[in-house]
Amino acid sequence: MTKSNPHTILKTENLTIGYASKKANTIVTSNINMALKKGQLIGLVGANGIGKSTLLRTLTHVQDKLSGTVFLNEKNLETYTNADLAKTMSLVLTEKIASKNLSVFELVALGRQPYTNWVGNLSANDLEVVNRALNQTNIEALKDKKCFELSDGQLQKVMIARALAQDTDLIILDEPTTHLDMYHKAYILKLLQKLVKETHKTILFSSHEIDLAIQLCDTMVVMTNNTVITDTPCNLISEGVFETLFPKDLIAFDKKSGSFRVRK
Ligand SMILES: Nc1ncnc2c1ncn2[C@@H]1O[C@H](COP(=O)(O)OP(=O)(O)OP(=O)(O)O)[C@@H](O)[C@H]1O
Repeated sequence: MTKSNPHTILKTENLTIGYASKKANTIVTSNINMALKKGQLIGLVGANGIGKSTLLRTLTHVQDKLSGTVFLNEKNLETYTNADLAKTMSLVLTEKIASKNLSVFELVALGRQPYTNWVGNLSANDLEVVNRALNQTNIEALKDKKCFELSDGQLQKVMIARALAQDTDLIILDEPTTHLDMYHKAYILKLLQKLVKETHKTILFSSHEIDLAIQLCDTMVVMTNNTVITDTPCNLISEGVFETLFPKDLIAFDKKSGSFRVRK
């Protein structure tokens, strides 16, 4: 067992992720050992179907692990009550927003659920936190709009604001840049970087925007076939890790620019 470290927010020990069934378990990745530092922007990357969503769902206890242990703030994830977990970690899944009939303000205010009384009344402090989250994500002007009236980029900001209103040490986002144009992909990831600097929270997101993640993240988690490697973008580039992500016939990683180029 590795030593505990107060600067680590999320740690896994011999974690095996996948899908259990009566016949046989489907292992997606086994023996994941990683330790993510507090106060960083962390990007999770890897090819389609490699297991990023499965890993994020397992780290957030939405899905059961097959074996191993996850520690959140040095405490075994399985010992958290739902209420304590909701005050420590928030999860942003943009694809599944069931409540698009709510106004932007109402959706962001849902982030206060772990703290409000059973009728959901917002205290003065709750209101302050919600308004701060609207301000930090630059969506104050949208607060009375219904969520179904929003563009994908605006909706993504609303979901990030909701997670901020939940006021957790760790925010986890599964593919926050999906459906966005190049400008808005950069906008959302820059916003996450700004929030890490301003709030000192830890933000872990999965993305296919490897080039942007290399430019903006403090740490990256790279999933390849059967391994998960965690390091700074700079070290990952010099160790040649990005070259191992995809088949080599179509695209090649260019170390100088830190981006993939189509082969001529
Ligand atoms: N409910 C499920 N039951 C069984 N296998 C599943 C289930 N959901 C996903 N898988 C499998 O788990 C593997 C990892 O899928 P996952 O969605 O985690 O990958 P991903 O890296 O997030 O992919 P993408 O980038 O395409 O979203 C895939 O082989 C997928 O087919």
